[in-house]
Amino acid sequence: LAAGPVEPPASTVEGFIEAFLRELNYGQGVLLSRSTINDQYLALARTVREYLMAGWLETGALRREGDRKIVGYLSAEYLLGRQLGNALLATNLQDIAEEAMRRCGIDIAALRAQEIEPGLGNGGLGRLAACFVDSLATMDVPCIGYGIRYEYGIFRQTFENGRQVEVPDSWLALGSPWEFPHPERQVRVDFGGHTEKWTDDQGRERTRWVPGWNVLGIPYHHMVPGFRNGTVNTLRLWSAKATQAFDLQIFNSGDYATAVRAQTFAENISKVLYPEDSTPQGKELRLQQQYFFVACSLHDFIANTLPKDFDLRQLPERIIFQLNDTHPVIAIPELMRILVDIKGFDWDEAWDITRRCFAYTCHTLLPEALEVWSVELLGRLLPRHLEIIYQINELFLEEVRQAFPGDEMRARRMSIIAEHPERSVRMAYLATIGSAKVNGVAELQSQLLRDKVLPDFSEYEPAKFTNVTNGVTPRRFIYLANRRLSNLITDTIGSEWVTDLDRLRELEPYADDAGFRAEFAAVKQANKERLFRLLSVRDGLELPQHAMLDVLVKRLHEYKRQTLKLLHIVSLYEDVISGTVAIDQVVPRTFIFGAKAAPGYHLAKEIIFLINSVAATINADERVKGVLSVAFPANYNVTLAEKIIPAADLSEQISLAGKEASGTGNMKFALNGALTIGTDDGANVEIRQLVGDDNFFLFGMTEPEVEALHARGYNPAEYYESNDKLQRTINLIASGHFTDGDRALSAQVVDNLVTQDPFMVLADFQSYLDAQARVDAAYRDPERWTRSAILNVARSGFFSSDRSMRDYLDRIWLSSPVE
Ligand SMILES: CCc1ccc([C@H](C)CC(=O)N[C@@H]2O[C@H](CO)[C@@H](O)[C@H](O)[C@H]2O)cc1
Repeated sequence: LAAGPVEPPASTVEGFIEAFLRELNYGQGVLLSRSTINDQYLALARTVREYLMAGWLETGALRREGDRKIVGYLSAEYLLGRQLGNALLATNLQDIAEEAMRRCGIDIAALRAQEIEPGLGNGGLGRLAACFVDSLATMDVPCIGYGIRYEYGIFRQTFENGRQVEVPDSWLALGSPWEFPHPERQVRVDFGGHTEKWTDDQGRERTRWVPGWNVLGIPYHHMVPGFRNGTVNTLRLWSAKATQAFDLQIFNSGDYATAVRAQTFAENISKVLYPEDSTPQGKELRLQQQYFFVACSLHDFIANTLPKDFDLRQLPERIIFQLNDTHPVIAIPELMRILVDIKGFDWDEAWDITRRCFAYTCHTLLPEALEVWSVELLGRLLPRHLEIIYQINELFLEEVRQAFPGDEMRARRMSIIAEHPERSVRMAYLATIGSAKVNGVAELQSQLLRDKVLPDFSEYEPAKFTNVTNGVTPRRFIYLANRRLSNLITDTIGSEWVTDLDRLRELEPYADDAGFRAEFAAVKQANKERLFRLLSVRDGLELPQHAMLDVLVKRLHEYKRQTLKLLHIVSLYEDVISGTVAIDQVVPRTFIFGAKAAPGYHLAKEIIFLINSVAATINADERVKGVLSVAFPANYNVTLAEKIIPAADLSEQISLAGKEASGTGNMKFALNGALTIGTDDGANVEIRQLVGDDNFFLFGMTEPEVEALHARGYNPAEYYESNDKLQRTINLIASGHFTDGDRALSAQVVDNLVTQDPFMVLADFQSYLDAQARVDAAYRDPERWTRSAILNVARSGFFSSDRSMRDYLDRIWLSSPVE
């Protein structure tokens, strides 16, 4: 029998139909005539898998034989989006599949709509991980993504009377054809218990962990197809199950619940994604989740990916584990435990290996988002790891004391162990000390990391700190989401841009071509109409065909300042109903919001309610009908983003300067021909530098100005009292005008704004309004607007996640695994 995979089905309509019907009849076990949409979707998914399988098997074989350095991407979140469309794209089978389904009497669009996206992430961090693994496969870089196979992903958001209601996300309910379980590769993961000393046969005093309980980790493999290059990398997601699923004795004694308790207890570990995306709750289960997937991943890599007799001293030449924020950082003491306790390395040798195997990416600037675990909890759940962290800390502080003799305050500041408010482990410090490189995700944030978040560490090891500005995959966010624009670009400059996004530069001259501008504007209008059709069916929203689409879609968080957008909308509305501005003087705008709030984030949920209340009032007000509309489709996710972003005219990136680490939505909008109104925050700075000041609506304080205002004491009431327009706007909200006259229903948000306003919404209000007036002026000149939109596309090639990967290879992963 040949070693290689058997022949994949023929890349012809006939070949595809044959493979599909075999999957339907023999895989799904139904006849076409009696098959349901779900049967057809599952059979179609499995058919496309077959075309990818050969590449997957070959890529795996190549990786095993070769000695190329592998990137191990450790992330607690992957926001993958729907897989079918991306797989058809990567295999270049879209047209063949569409025709094959048509001949079977099936509308492939209905099957695409059947897929439930795996929502295994909260927002930016999770989606970035998905873009990164896509790029590494397309660039043929050996990469294994490691994560958690949550049974329930990010909650489904529904609105009841304008209020967010969370519904469990049972994404696996109708089957999941894109994953391959490998129970034979299960890993035992230990927890609890205690440690004890013992002397080994070389007379060395050693430590061993005597765990209290354990669970099994089952890997589920996902294909990560490169774009038409035959490469298919692997995403390995771990699912927890009980070591002893079922206690027969207890069962026979009739205590059924106890009999299966172990099972439920174990399964809880990978049951559900924590829906917080900035304020850790410090829950024990969350730490269990983090250690669970890290322990499975390290064990599996050493046991199954490395050659049997691999010399672990060479580990840093074979793998670099990228830590996607602090969530997988327990991997550092876990590798030390494996090398010292199990493999018998002495501490210094083990530490030298470990700190060259890890690199840490920090995705936040919010102090409250930096994870700390109490020594009490860590010591109880992972007693050996706490000991190892203490030892790492002690040796590190010794180095610091030598470098800065007598500066005990510095040593105390740099200690991994915080004494207040309770003894706890600062995971960002452990990550920094145990990594070869630390990077931020945009120039500004990386600088603030050095200057404000980790200054002592930056001063102590400046070379360790670098920046890699985020990026997004052009395959999903242009080619897949915006076929019309893709075709226009390819017809104009060829198709290389898909894997070489800098080629978009060649579009620049066409900004001055009226014909091209007309085609470009027609693409935008068609994408708008596609969105309107969807929102009409999906959310019962009827939106005017010809208005500027002003879009703000991202997680709901005060620092992202959805309330500032709300004040703008109300100020425009107030202009009209107060007779200050004639309705025909108002540039027609449709405001689109998309945002989930962490279930425990009360004020965020109040802001969602207020946005929905303002939307209902304005949409029902004849005085502004067809001119001002507000839409807030529920359950914003990757699939909805793929429909909203190509339709947008104006991209709202209005966070308080110094708060948004990077943003990636901002990049997706610019690449899809929307103009940005934004502050100099995160990657907005780099977008503005590349697209040019004329093609970006900048407003608001800079980060240093925010710091200065903060330092001298910010009193929002001053701005309220001194700005008549702001006052009228806030008073209208406070009056209950949008909440059936019930002032209490808007009071929390209003009071917070006028009394605390921690993210200085009122301070940036006037500058924002002035910028929006500039937007109106620009939009009144469609040729100027379209020209600017084309320049945004042409000059945003830098924001490809392929470029980000090249930077990681050059600056962090060093000896690039690509020969
Ligand atoms: C609950 C603990 C927690 C804390 C932080 C986080 C993430 C780091 C939050 C996050 O998604 N950050 C976003 O990361 C994106 C990718 O780098 C950036 O573009 C966004 O600016 C940043 O907010 C998740 C969960």
